[in-house]
Amino acid sequence: STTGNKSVEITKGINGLEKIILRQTHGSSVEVYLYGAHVTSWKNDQGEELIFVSRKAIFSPPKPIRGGIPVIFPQFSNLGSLQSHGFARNRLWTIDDNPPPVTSEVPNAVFVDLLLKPTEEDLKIWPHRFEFRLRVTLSRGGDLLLTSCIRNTDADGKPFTFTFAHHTYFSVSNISEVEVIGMKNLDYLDNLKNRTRFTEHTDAITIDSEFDRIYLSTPKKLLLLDHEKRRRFVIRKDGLPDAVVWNPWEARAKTIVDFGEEEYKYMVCVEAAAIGKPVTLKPGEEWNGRLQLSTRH
Ligand SMILES: O=P(O)(O)OC[C@H]1O[C@H](O)[C@H](O)[C@@H](O)[C@@H]1O
Repeated sequence: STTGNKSVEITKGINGLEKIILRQTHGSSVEVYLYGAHVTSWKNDQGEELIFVSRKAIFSPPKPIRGGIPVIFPQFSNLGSLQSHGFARNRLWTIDDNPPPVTSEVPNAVFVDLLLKPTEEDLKIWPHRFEFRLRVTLSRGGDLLLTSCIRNTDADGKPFTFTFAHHTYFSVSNISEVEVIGMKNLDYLDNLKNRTRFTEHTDAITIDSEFDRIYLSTPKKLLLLDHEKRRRFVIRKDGLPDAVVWNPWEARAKTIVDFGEEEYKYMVCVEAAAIGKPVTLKPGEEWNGRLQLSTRH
């Protein structure tokens, strides 16, 4: 563990793509690429990586980065006419050098505000003017917060509707050691069964084959346990009622070009999302989503 000053550094990442590194006094850090506003690293005070990125990830637009925390907007998966998972994850975002002030909620935090606005090209595929502000915050204690503010800036008076997810790829010791807690008695749509609706009966979800479910109206707090690492991820969320749990397992992993054959063992996606009830914004309205990730041994 190291101590130093908290800092925000803008630097070049893989293939010269710009990234921002947030560092906290006790050693924790976060890295986020402007490409996709994509978090690719989150380390605790001990310097341990908590986020999975594939060793075959392609850092080359327009390919989305495999792993990390893709921002899924304005469309989750194929639930609409856009490309799968929308376009926010493969656009270049900008840094807001003059962000609105921090709320006192997270004292001594370090943060960066990233902005996405549609280009004329974007407006051809999704004809809605918006501003998306993503604030990436690293708290003094090493929590990672993603706060989203999406505003309808359309002067024509048209509302728009979107679905959304923070598609977090957590790094785990081994998928066989993992439990996801908090879904008991909730309904889910099984993506492997044409999104048929089922009810979850277990409190501790374990994964031993391909798994791809959208849990609906989940609690604001979920847990991801990694028994071997004796690690507990606490997932707190607001405005993001749903939770997608995904692991491609062996056979599907082989069909994903930017994903290693064995890597399904070392990751699980638990995604904080708004899918079941899409969000509609009238002109001038804004939507706020919040995800806070913490870890404890
Ligand atoms: O390969 P991608 O487009 O990044 O999608 C990766 C995965 O995202 C979500 O978890 C979906 O529920 C899965 O069905 C999908 O396979």
